[in-house]
This record gives sequence, structure tokens and C-alpha cells, in this order.
Amino acid sequence: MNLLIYHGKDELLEDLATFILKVGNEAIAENGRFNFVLTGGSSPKTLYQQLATKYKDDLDWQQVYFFFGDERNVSATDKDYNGLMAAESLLRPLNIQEDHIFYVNTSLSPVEAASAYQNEINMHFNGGLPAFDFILLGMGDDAHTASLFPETEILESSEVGVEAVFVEKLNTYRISMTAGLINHAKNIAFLVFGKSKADAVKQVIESEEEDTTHYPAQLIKPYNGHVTWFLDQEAAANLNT
Ligand SMILES: O=C(O)[C@H](O)[C@@H](O)[C@H](O)[C@H](O)COP(=O)(O)O
Repeated sequence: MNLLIYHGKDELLEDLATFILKVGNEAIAENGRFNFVLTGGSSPKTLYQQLATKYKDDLDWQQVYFFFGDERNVSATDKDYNGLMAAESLLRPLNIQEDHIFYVNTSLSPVEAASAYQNEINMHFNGGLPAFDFILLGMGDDAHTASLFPETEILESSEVGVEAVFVEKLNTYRISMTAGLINHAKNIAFLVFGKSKADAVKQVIESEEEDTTHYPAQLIKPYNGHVTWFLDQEAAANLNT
């Protein structure tokens, strides 16, 4: 695990963008495509905007295939739809062709949407192991990541796939990649800002005992890849390092 702590957001975003571009250029050079999983939430918006402007010429974006680590059970036109935020801040500005963007089809029921998404991923990887080149993750102040929320059944899943998750405290369904699918990625980066996340960051990164039920982000341990934490000083405030 790499732990990068930044005083300012600008430097953090510059380093994270540079990391994404490095992995992307290597993936395209090696395989002719870059399989990139986006996160939702508010933290990545500025990063996405910068990738689409400041860094638009630093990667052959038309060779990138975009996926989502999770999606809310709302219409694709709803402001809370992760795909819409990404489309507005990154995908449309870069004119990414539609068949290179894998949105979760929330017009289906959550279970059907999860199954359909898993099938799309399996087809994209020709039925082979779905090992994404890069998965960007956020983390909530309850240590959830993607939609791996505390005390939800998906945390027990041994599947390498996508599942519907009923999140009690939100009283709604989410569709999420499982930890097993995320952990097959070659590169994983957490992007975590702010004081409200400091306790969760400490529990996930430094606690002695593993308690994945209450701190699900602890499940993220890539089998063959690397996980890097991009933290601002506030989110890292409670760490001993
Ligand atoms: O659908 C989502 O909301 C995300 O996938 C979720 O896992 C997010 O990354 C965290 O909730 C952090 O969200 P913020 O970046 O808004 O703090």
C-alpha cells in the first residue's frame, strides 16, 4: 500500500492525474486499450474536469473504456446518478464515444441491473478474468467504498462481479462491484478529502484488527495489483505515520 498525503488539493490532483495517465498510456501501449473504473461522489469531480481539460492531450482518450464502481438506483438523468456527473465533467467534454462508456442501466430493477452490468463486464473481458487497469475509489465517513456499505450482505460475497445492495441507512438500493472484482484490478487509487473522513481513514489503514463489516474499505486488497491512497492532510490527520 502506498500512502500519499498532500497539503494542497492542487498537488494531490496533479499527482493522481499523472498516475492515471501513466497507467493509461502503458495499458494502451501494451493492450491497445485502457479499462478505467470511475467512482461517484463529490470528491472526483475536479479531477475529472482537469482530465478533460488540462490533460486532454496527454492520453489517447478514445482508447479508454469507462466503467463505474457503483451506481445509485436512480434514473440516468437524476443529479445523483454517478454516470451523469462523469458524463458532464469528463466524458462529454472528451467526446468519448458511447460504446466506450459502460453505464449501469438503472431502468432495470437493481438485481437485473447488476446482472446486466456483470454480463457486460464479462463480455468486455471476453469471458476472461475482469482485471481492470485502474479503479478509482472514494470512501465515505463510514468507511464504505463503491457501495460496499457497513453491515451489508455484499461484504460477504465471494463473487467476482456486480451485485445489488440494499443500504438500510439510505433506505435504497445501490449497484456495486464486489470487493472480489475490485481486487482483481492492476491499480487501485483511493481519493479521500476532508476531516470528516479522518476517523475512517485511520480505522481502515492503521487498525490492528480487521473489521470489514464496519470498515468495508479494509476489503480492498488487490490480489496482484497496487493500492495507493491519495489523501489531503485533513483526511490523514489521525494517522500515526
Ligand atoms: O456512489 C458513490 O457515492 C460513491 O461511489 C461512493 O463510494 C463515494 O465514493 C463515497 O461515498 C465518498 O463520496 P464523496 O466523495 O462525496 O465524499
